[in-house]
Amino acid sequence: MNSRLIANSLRSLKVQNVSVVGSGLMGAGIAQVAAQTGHNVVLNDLNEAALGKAQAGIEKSLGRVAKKMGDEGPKFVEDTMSRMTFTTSIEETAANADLVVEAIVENLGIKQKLFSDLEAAASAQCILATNTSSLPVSAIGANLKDTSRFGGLHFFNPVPMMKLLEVIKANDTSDEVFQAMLDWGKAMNKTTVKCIDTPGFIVNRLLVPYLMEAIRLVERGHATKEDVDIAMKLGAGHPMGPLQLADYVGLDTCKFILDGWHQEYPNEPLFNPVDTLNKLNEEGKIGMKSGEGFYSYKKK
Ligand SMILES: CCCCCCC[C@H](O)CC(=O)SCCNC(=O)CCNC(=O)[C@H](O)C(C)(C)COP(=O)([O-])OP(=O)([O-])OC[C@H]1O[C@@H](n2cnc3c(N)ncnc32)[C@H](O)[C@@H]1OP(=O)([O-])[O-]
Ligand SMILES: NC(=O)c1ccc[n+]([C@@H]2O[C@H](COP(=O)([O-])OP(=O)(O)OC[C@H]3O[C@@H](n4cnc5c(N)ncnc54)[C@H](O)[C@@H]3O)[C@@H](O)[C@H]2O)c1
Repeated sequence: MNSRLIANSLRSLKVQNVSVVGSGLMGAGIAQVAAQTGHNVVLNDLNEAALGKAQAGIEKSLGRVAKKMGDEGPKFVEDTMSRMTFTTSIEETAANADLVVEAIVENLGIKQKLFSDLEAAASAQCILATNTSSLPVSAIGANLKDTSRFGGLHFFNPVPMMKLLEVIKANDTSDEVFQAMLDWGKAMNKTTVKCIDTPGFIVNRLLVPYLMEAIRLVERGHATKEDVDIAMKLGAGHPMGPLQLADYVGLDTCKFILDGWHQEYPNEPLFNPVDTLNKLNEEGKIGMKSGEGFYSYKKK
């Protein structure tokens, strides 16, 4: 390739039109931040009800951001919302996208099928990325015809507040695509870190054992859950203690990740099942979203 062609192909990887598939907790947050930072955004979900809920959540979150902006707040909300489109059509989602970020249910088969559909509907230059928490990125993209345009973009909850973005190089991610994902992270006002495709990348590989050890410590009766949370907030400077954070993430999500890794790595004791986690899940106490987990969140 001559130098002009190389320059053109690199330029074509600049991301302006962003589509997000899955309008739940993470997808809505990613779409919101993309629109806040000047991108044209299409947010996709399976049904209108999910999209309606996402739109209301985004407006509420933007309101919280706008509150700190004084007189400029209302225009900021209006401008941000004007850059967003909501749809259930995969064709519309992929049509003009420079980048599609997938944030659907954490299920390998469903994610693989979605990426095959996206590849068929998107342009050849479009970058495809997954926000998976715990699955191997390369496996999610394994059925793509062009695996070089695929990688991982792992955001943190709540997306509008958390400054980090992990950018994951899958087995075949090209250097150009990886660089474009890093550049886009900056354009999203996130601090990026690079990681290869290993279980949990950086944060979750450390966070999952930490949260599980905190639960085991309480199970052994070495300290109360309240004291463990206070200790890690005041002694380690964390914004939330580990039991609070497990409730915030969702105890169903914690269990899903732990069970998957235990199955994959049965000899790793850090990934062994945790009795209290299983019991709370059986009782339907899965954290903040259900009103109860380690703590109660029911309005009194
Ligand atoms: C087995 C283990 C499994 C691990 C699972 C891993 C999952 C995943 O892969 C990785 C993760 O995400 S790991 C999880 C990673 N996540 C963590 O580790 C999170 C750790 N926690 C934190 O960083 C803080 O506690 C928070 C930022 C959540 C809340 O901040 P706070 O100060 O404690 O309390 P506050 O009073 O509520 O909020 C104060 C102000 O912040 C603003 N604001 C807040 N939310 C907003 C939103 N959605 N929109 C807009 N704005 C928002 C707002 O201005 C608000 O003021 P307002 O007057 O009320 O509008
Ligand atoms: N929750 C977290 O803290 C967190 C943090 C980082 C990464 N993640 C990852 O992000 C992804 C999404 O997590 P979440 O917590 O936002 O989930 P969620 O359950 O809140 O939202 C998932 C959304 O995807 C939609 N969906 C499912 N299948 C779809 C399909 N085929 N096409 C379009 N939409 C579809 C659902 O209707 C739902 O609205 C998961 O892979 C998860 O591991 C989650």
